Amino acid sequence: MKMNDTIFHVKDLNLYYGEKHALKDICMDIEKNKVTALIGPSGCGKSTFLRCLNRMNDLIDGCKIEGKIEIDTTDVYGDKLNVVDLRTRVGMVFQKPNPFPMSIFDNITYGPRCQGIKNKKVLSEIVEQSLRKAALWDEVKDRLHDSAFGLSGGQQQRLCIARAIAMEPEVILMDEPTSALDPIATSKIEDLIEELKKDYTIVIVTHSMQQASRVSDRTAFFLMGEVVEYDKTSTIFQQPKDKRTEDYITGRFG
Ligand SMILES: Nc1ncnc2c1ncn2[C@@H]1O[C@H](COP(=O)(O)OP(=O)(O)OP(=O)(O)O)[C@@H](O)[C@H]1O
Repeated sequence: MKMNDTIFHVKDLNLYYGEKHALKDICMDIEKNKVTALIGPSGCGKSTFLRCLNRMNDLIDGCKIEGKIEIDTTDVYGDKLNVVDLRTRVGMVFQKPNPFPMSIFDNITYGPRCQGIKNKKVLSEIVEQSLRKAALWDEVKDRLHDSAFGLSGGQQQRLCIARAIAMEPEVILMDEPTSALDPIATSKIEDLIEELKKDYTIVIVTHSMQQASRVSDRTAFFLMGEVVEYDKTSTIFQQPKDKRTEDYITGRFG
């Protein structure tokens, strides 16, 4: 049965890249306004699963998907779904900060402008609100029209988060968002995630178990395309039920 506070309902999801069976019978409900971490050794399917949630795998040749994913009651892979609308509802932040080659201001207004918003005052408000939510406003408010490439890596990543926020998404997917950052920038992003979950649902792929235990409410442990265990983060790290989860979190493999 579905919980009321579920945003994604995933049932019997299988994904193939050609012959490669990359996701196997995944069933998972993702809770609204919570942080869900996906952990597991390299190549186990974490990013593949994350990309299923906003149909980023559609762009990959030879990728076949079976099963069902619903966002609220909408079938993510149904005929009626508009992929552009889906990606507005479900934003994404990547491993390496990827600001556009333009000013800080234009990075943030790019999406809203594409949606037809032209009013300068409205765009300025979107910029300020998004940057404030991404905890970047104070650092950049005097240089909004400078190139985004002049920012540090950590600031660039927060800009990418602000750019995602500007689209007013419900969900933000994060694929190893701090793996290219130093510990201080990482800790700022982790604080930000804590703050953002008041307004958004966050699903984060991370290689750092410390990070998963610090930021997430629920954790899914992936192994060779399967979800071995999915539970409250404290349970996964303190009382895992499956021996393979225990072996992984205690560093015996991966
Ligand atoms: N575009 C693709 N074409 C073919 N195989 C792919 C493609 N993308 C991923 N795979 C394969 O699917 C499996 C899962 O990959 P995925 O990137 O989802 O794993 P991951 O757990 O996110 O790994 P990592 O932690 O190293 O990023 C791997 O075996 C990978 O080689």
